[in-house]
Amino acid sequence: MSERFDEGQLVGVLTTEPLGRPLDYKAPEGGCVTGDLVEVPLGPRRVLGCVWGKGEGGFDPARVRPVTRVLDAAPLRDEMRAFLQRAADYTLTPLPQMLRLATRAPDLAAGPATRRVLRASGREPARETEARLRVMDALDAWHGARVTASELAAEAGVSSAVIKGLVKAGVLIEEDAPRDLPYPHLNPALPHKELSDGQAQAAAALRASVAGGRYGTTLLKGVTGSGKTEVYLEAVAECLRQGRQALVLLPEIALTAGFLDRVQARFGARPAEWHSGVTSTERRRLWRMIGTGDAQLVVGARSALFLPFRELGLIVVDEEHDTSYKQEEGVLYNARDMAVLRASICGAQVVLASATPSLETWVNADSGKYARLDLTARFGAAELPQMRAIDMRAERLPSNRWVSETLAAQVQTRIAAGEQALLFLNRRGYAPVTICRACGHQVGCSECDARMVEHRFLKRLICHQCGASRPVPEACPACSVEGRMAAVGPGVERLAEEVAERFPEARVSVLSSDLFTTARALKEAIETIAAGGADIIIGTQIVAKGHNFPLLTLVGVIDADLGLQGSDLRAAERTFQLMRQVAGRAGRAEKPGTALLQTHQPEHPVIRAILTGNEEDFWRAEAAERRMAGAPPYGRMAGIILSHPDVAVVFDVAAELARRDGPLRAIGAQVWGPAPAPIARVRGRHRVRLLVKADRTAPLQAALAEWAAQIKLPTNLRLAIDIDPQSFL
Ligand SMILES: Nc1ncnc2c1ncn2[C@@H]1O[C@H](COP(=O)(O)OP(=O)(O)OP(=O)(O)O)[C@@H](O)[C@H]1O
Ligand SMILES: [Zn+2]
Repeated sequence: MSERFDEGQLVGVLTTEPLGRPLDYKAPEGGCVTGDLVEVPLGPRRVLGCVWGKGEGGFDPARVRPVTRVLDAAPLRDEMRAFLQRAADYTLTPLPQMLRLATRAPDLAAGPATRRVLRASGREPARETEARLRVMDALDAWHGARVTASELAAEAGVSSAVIKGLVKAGVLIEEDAPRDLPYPHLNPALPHKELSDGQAQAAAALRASVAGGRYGTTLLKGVTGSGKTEVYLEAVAECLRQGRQALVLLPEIALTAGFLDRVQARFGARPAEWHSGVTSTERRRLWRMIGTGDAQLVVGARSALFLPFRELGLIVVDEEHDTSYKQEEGVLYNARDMAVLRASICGAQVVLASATPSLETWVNADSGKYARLDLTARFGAAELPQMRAIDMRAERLPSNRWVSETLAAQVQTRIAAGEQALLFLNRRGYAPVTICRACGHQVGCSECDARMVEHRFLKRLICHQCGASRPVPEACPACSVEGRMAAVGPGVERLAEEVAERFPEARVSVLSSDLFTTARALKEAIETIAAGGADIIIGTQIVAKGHNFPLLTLVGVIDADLGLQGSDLRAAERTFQLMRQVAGRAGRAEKPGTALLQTHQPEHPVIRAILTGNEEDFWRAEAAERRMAGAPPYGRMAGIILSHPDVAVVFDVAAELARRDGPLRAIGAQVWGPAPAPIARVRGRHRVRLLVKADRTAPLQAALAEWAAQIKLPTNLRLAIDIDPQSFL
């Protein structure tokens, strides 16, 4: 309950400093209420905090300091504070760290009501240098959003002199603008696209759920290209009609551009955006407008879940199966699960959209915990691609070639017809291994237990764990013999080389996250491809996610077996999702598409499931296996990773933890390990894993907390607890 505190009354203020619990302060002049964001003195500093409730008392009142001031921002609401508390408990994260996630906007305490911003005057630069063109491009990309000179310079990668020059030349106009303007109004009454019958039914069901005004989660399962976006936009429309706010989470920034256009077409204006590609001015504006209700719809990355919405009515998690929803550093949380938690606290609806849902979600829908809506056909005339295996045991490939004759012939046919082909290989760089032909040495990272990957565009070897890089050596680092270093295995860059040789006339575009320094560059590459600017696209998993390439009619998977190796609990599920998603890029417009999977084991059950498309059978079988093994979602797991520069220290601590498993045994949980992590050393730190398994209903978090608290950790030993781990590296 929101409570008022008059000047001088004791309040408990939670700060973002690592202190654990709220500290006592006196309410400032004018008083304050629970949820108020405040500035408080802490030692010699002033820090950001949030009024969490009554003070604890028990201190000498004369020594309790007053709150410095209440910030001019909407207080964090009860449901938001409850969400932070529950999320902290669930992920075993200290509450201050959660508050930091929720206040991650610059300058919250700051002030001037206006600031100097720039806009284009419409006049073209008289002298067009490359730097000036970059500035104009950057301005265009923001669609008229206001930017400061320093933001513009940083985004365009130019010096402030270039900006000043453009102001002087009258190309840019400087003006004072109020900070934090509300966002343009989105109008749900504008007409929507004409929906197919299936879409209309699903949209009606979602509208009814949103209109109900209570919590509920729905799996919107629609085959690739079925038009899930148009359907959930109708849920957004209903939410806006109710005067509540909506949040749409996307797994990849490169997808936002297309989505923003669709929002504009549907509601007449663009929504607010929240992700790493947004300027800090915009972040601050968005954070504040969310709190006052002046932003109706936010499109964002997973961290948008921690924005202080005033009246959240709907959360859409698009491509809900995507692994990027799991934050793997800092606070370890799964945005899909936290979305459900948040919605259940504030009485909002959740829509989980995917063509290939996660097994967890599928099971929740199967058991009736979530509602489920299905779109079984592609929109309009488009048909689902045909899928076939290419049996690599029957293909003759010279060494250092990866495109079979069968696949190459198909590619040839497509480009001759003016269509596009996509070759998918989930490996960045040129070659995964560099080996010395004289002594057999494989070049590894000096700080990590990982091979270095050759990146030929950059002319360097790079460690994918820590990012360390060095030139490709002439002589072997082990035996010093010169000229015998050789690349082994394919990465997308090497595949591009092969393709360029085989199809010298074709325009080839390589899409791999490391080849693009900015989100905008990637976005542009994607738009160019969609417009027909390439014949052959070579890509890693970033091409699998939700893109629309109308001319694309052939998808060739270079190595469908790649993800099936290894013992990961989710290997089958992940391979199934990835293959079906990447295949789903083909034939999305009038011309039908085909997906060809190069595999050495065409009779493998997962490969067969991918090809036959019997999705329900696949999930049912997968679910049965997990149930037998007591694995998630039928059992619960927590991964514990300990790391330290000294291998003996980290093993000792891990062994002691494993021995003192009383608190875990008390809830019927088991500890497995310690064992070296699959990547046993990263950045010079040795890594050891423990795995805890428990029944679905066991109070796992409390037991884990008690268990870990038994041991005093040596300095510099890091212990991370990952509830519901997704990756086992
Ligand atoms: N009702 C409609 N009217 C006109 N065009 C539509 C309609 N529904 C979908 N489309 C078009 O069909 C294509 C596929 O739609 P959308 O991107 O929403 O599919 P999806 O289900 O999200 O697919 P994926 O899972 O592969 O990302 C888009 O180009 C979209 O504009
Ligand atoms: Zn490294």
